[in-house]
Amino acid sequence: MTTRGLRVELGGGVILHGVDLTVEAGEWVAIIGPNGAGKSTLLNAVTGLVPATGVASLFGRDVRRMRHRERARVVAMVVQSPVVPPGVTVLDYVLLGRTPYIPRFGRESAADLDVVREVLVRLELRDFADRVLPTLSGGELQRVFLARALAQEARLLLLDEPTSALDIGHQQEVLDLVDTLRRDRGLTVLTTMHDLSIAGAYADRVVLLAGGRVVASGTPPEVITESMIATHYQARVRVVDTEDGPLVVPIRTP
Ligand SMILES: Nc1ncnc2c1ncn2[C@@H]1O[C@H](COP(=O)(O)OP(=O)(O)OP(=O)(O)O)[C@@H](O)[C@H]1O
Repeated sequence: MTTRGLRVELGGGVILHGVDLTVEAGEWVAIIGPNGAGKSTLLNAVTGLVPATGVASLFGRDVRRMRHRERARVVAMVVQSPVVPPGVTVLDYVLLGRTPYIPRFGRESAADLDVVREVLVRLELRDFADRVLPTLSGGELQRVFLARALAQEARLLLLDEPTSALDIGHQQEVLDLVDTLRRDRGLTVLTTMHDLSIAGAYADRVVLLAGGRVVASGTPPEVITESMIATHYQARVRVVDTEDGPLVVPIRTP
């Protein structure tokens, strides 16, 4: 996945000022940055959901030249606050992830149902299959949104704050699952993340976005530093190097 000079204007303002970003096949890149930096906009521009100028290509193809169905087989995205349709069961919602494979006017195949069942098991959602979405807790819903994206079996997974509603156990479970899929199936992963320690623990590379510009890019220890965080988040933190990556600890103001 590559962007070159990606520029987005919304509501009369420039939100992304020409972003250059490459995510290699099989790589996990975390986009970090303060609120309003343009992280979600960048994911939306990569999938063609917001109008952008410059280059956005997925595995060598210009995203704006791809048909919707074709794009949905290549890239799956979980937005920050997906619409929760009333009256739809978990099973039917996750089955929507198979839409790009189901012929027009056709029905899902047994193979589609197998994929959905496997994803439900992997995300511990099997017991929820017949529940309607509005009855689920925030964390259960977040796993259902991810399940739908995984059911899409796309090569590129874009996740906007994928674990914001999850307890620490489910955070680990979901991120470990994404990491396993990356290792086993060569999935390419681009996530936005506010938890810098988690970003550093899972991502191969971290890209710091501020004011719609890439201000740093590198390995987690290169980017997640006390001075970088002070400058761009106006936060006082201590960064402790561990073998799992930098651990970011906020310092309470005296
Ligand atoms: N449709 C829009 N019209 C006007 N401004 C917009 C629009 N969409 C986003 N913005 C602005 O663009 C900026 C970047 O928003 P974006 O959601 O990409 O930031 P973010 O880095 O994901 O933030 P957060 O960490 O708070 O989720 C924000 O200032 C936001 O208000």
